Amino acid sequence: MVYVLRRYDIAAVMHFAGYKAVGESVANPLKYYRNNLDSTLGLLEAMTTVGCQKLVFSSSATVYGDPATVPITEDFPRQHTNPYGHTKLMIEDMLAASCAANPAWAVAVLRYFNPVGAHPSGLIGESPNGIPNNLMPYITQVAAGQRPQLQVFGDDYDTPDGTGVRDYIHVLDLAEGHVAALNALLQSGQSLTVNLGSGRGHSVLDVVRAFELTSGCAVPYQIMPRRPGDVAQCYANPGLTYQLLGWTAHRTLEEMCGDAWRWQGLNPNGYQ
Ligand SMILES: O=c1ccn([C@@H]2O[C@H](COP(=O)(O)OP(=O)(O)O[C@H]3O[C@H](CO)[C@@H](O)[C@H](O)[C@H]3O)[C@@H](O)[C@H]2O)c(=O)[nH]1
Repeated sequence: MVYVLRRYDIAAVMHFAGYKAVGESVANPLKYYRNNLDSTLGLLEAMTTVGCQKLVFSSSATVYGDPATVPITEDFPRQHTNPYGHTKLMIEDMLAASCAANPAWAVAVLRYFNPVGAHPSGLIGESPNGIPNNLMPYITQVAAGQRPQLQVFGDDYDTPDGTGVRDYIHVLDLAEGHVAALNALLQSGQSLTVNLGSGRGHSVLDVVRAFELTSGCAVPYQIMPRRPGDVAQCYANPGLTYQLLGWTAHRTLEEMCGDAWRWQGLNPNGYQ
């Protein structure tokens, strides 16, 4: 890594790499601590060696744990409910300590809410290994006939229709948030921590309906018990992000569904 940073005179790094499946992290915590923490330490040490001190980090709304209220602002207390979330929280702390120790460091911590969708070309998308953990790829596989039905995890939450509410954000909006954060780091040299969410909450059944309307395909589903570790509601207040970066998510849930469906249709087996 030191070689690459020096060879190409890298001015800033975007650090996306990490394991991200909540359930797997509960079953195999050491795998998560080893991979997510070690890789970040290695990167930070290499950056320190070459004097590269600007970093954009993929954090997650999971650092808010089960929020007392919604929408969530960046000053909400942080907590973790699983080892995956713990690694994100620990990395945020490592980065804060590095910035405190050396003011030349500038870090943008981006707390993602629920990224979904695909590139509108249908050429770049999500390719889960095995059974998808997340809602959108599961829905597209049901609509494509690869799985018999969606399992909806709980309809007895304290939400408008009883199903879990999340802040879905199109991956292209997310990508644009990174560009805005990088430009801010390069221009101001100031660290920042912001939410990357749309500020809108959608229930599981909202997503199913939007997908059916957009794709014209039925998504049969069955109500199941709650999934352990899930929270009722999680959506962002993106006000600070707009204030600091001039960024806001503008793509609709229908665009997220349409682009996910195009990707699925053109790549029924993902990247395999
Ligand atoms: O087959 C499924 C999958 C999901 N859900 C529900 O759909 C919603 C969204 O679930 P999912 O897509 O798995 O996302 P989250 O559990 O909200 O987790 C995502 O968002 C977190 C931050 O909030 C990140 O930390 C995680 O990495 C990321 O997977 C939740 O209410 C789930 O209960 C179902 O009902 N059936």
